[in-house]
Amino acid sequence: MIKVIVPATSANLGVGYDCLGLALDEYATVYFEEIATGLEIIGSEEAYCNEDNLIYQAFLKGMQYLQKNCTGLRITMDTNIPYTRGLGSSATCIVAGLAGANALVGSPLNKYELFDLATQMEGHPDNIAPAIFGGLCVSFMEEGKPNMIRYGIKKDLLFVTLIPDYEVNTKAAREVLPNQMSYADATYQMGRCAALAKAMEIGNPLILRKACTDKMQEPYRKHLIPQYEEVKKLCQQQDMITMFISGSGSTMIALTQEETDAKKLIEQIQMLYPTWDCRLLHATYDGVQCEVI
Ligand SMILES: Nc1ncnc2c1ncn2[C@@H]1O[C@H](COP(=O)(O)OP(=O)(O)OP(=O)(O)O)[C@@H](O)[C@H]1O
Ligand SMILES: N[C@@H](CCO)C(=O)O
Repeated sequence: MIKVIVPATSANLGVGYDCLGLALDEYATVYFEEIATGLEIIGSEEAYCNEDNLIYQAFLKGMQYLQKNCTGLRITMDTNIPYTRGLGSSATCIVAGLAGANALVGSPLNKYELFDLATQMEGHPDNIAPAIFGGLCVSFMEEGKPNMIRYGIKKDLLFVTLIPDYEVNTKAAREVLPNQMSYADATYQMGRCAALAKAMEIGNPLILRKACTDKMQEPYRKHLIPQYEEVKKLCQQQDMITMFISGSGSTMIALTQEETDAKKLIEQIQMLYPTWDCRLLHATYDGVQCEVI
C-alpha cells in the first residue's frame, strides 16, 4: 500500500495572482491500494465517490503517462483540507493521485515531472508548486511548462486562516476577472509581488503591509465574499500585518507575528460568524511525501 501526504496551499497571497503559493501545515493523507477489480473510494464526500474523483483522475493520468495498468484500486482519504474554499484542495487531490500512481510503480518520476503533469491538470502552477515542493514558491509558465523557485518563510509569521461556511468555486472566481490591465497597474503589481516574496522570507512586516495590496483580483473577487470588508476592517483594528483572500476564496488569511493577536482575532471572528472554521496555521517546507507501507 502507498501512503501519500500533501499539504494545504494558499495561492496568490494577494498580489501574486497565478504565480505565488505557500504550503501550510494542514494535510491530506491518501492511501492507494491495488485490489482485484473495480474502484473503492473511502473517506471522500459521497459526491466524489465515483470515477470522476479528482484523485482517481490524476492517478489514471499518472498510470497512463507511465504506460502502466492497475487491476483495481482502493483510495482511502483522510483530510483536514476543506473543499472549494481556497486552500488548494484540487491541487492536493491532483498531486496525491499522480504521486500515488508514481509510487505504486516504483517512483520513476521526479518531482519536476510530477509538477509538469499536475500543472497540466490544474491549469496554473501556483498551488501545485508548494503542494509538491513545500515552502513559498514563485512559479511561471514557459512554452507550456511550469518553472518554479522556492523562497524561505520567516518562522514567526502566523497565518490566521478564516474559512467561511460557503464555497467559492475557482472557475466562477476566475470568470469575474477582467481580461486586461494597464501598464500602470502592471507596474504597481510587479513591484509589490517581488517585494512580498522577499518580505515573507526575511519577515519584514512594514513591506508586507504595503506590498500586499492587490489590484489584479481582490477588487473583483471580494464581492463573492460578502463579509470581506468587515473582516478586513477587523484585521486592521487588530493590527494584523495584512489580510488577503486565499486562492480564489472564500478563505481569508490574516498575517501576524503575535500569537495573542492571532488568537484574539479568531475569538472575534468566531463570535461574529460561529459557523466559520478558524485555524492558526504555519508555513511548512514539507511538500508531498510518499511512503510504501
Ligand atoms: N476530497 C476530494 N475528493 C475529490 N475531489 C475533490 C476533493 N476535494 C476537492 N476536490 C475537487 O476539487 C474541486 C475544488 O477545486 P477548487 O479549485 O474550486 O477549490 P480549491 O482547490 O479548494 O481552492 P483554490 O484553488 O482556490 O485554492 C472540487 O470541486 C472537486 O472537484
Ligand atoms: N491562482 C488561482 C488559485 C486558485 O486555484 C486563482 O486565483 O484563480
